[in-house]
Amino acid sequence: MEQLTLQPISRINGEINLPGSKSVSNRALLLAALAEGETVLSNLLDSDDIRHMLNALKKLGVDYQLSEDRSRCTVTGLGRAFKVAQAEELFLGNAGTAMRPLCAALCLSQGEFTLTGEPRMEERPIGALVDALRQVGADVTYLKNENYPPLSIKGTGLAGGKVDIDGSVSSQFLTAFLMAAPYAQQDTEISIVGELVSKPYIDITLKMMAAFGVEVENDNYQRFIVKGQQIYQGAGEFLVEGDASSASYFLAAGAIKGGEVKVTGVGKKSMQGDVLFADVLAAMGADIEWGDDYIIARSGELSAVDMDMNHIPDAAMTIATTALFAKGTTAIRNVYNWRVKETDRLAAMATELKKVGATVTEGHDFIEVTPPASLNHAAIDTYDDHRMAMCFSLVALSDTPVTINDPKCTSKTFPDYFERLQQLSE
Ligand SMILES: O=C(O)C1=C[C@@H](OP(=O)(O)O)[C@@H](O)[C@H](O)C1
Ligand SMILES: C=C(OP(=O)(O)O)C(=O)O
Repeated sequence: MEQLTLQPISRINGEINLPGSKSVSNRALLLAALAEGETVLSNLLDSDDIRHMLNALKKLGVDYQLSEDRSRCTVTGLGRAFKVAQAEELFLGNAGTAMRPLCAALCLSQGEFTLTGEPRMEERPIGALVDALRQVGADVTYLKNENYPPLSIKGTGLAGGKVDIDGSVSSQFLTAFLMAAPYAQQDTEISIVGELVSKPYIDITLKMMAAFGVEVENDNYQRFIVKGQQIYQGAGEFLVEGDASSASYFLAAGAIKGGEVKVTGVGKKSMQGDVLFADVLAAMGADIEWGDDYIIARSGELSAVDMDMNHIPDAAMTIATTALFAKGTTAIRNVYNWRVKETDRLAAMATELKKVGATVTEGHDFIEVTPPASLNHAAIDTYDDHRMAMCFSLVALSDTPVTINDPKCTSKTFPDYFERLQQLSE
């Protein structure tokens, strides 16, 4: 197995233009494919999750041109759902933002499809989405375990009407349904069962649908109404904003060992909820400055916080390792769904934080972290989870090195993360 040892970084300083947002890139590609007319995406992310979406769209007959560096993509929209003559198998890796939205979009389509993924994808639930799709006529079969991929889908079109969706495990089920709903035969009224998690990702979905010409009525995140028989309109030139979750590692580094770190591509005007990570850093004592299209973090005396972080599930992981530099016990609460992401992130975080010497309490839906007097050098297992690798790079901001096992797992969302971190290290 490959390992990367980061030597202690005494100071971090500089500016980084963020790669495109994963969440925005994959939504934009799918909506552009379904839309009538052309969409020219710039600052598209180039990472595993996006390649899985692009490969799937190609197999589904979508015509697009990518620039040599793959950051610009011109998509000629179909102006309808997909239609394939022969059965297609789509391999979607471990990309939730491809698996869930494509599952719904293929139910709308004509043809037969198999959706597969990496072994971990077969442990990530999709039952709540399939249950909702079946209420409006979808024909979906589980090929291995009930409620989990791989799936077989016979495209039937979707009727629309009243639908209940359980929102308590992943917001991606609602996102997937919302993006398909304009192509249903009738209007759709979606009611949320349970407490909807990761709400800011629904805001991304609604803003992206609006950019492609479809408005959704949102009744306090409890009920959503989407008119049927609509067609998305190509968005013309569309700039994908920087990835706010990826920004979290650099902002945390600035807060711990700045100098200052300026991230560009996200700011006050961002559509991504994960920018609110900067508010958590500010609450911990960092000096944060917001611009329309940038955020700056400067170091401060950091102290622990105790917060509900359900609204920033991905960036919240970065707080778990930032806590190693904060006085007191940091508590990250209401993050049960860490357990159904790239790995069981509550268990993985607890295990690896203990290796560097932290005192950790792992609860059903929370984690508490108390830093040791000085950190240990440890080899950190990353569990094929890009965020585990990126979060633990922060340990090098102490006077102890850190070894990251399988560092290339960052390719899911940020292939050159470690090079970019190195560029800011002094
Ligand atoms: O819709 C999205 O783009 C995402 C939603 C979140 O998932 P959950 O809704 O499952 O928490 C987030 O963790 C994921 O990385 C991306
Ligand atoms: C949970 C994540 O990914 P996915 O889009 O596969 O759900 C993530 O990127 O942290």
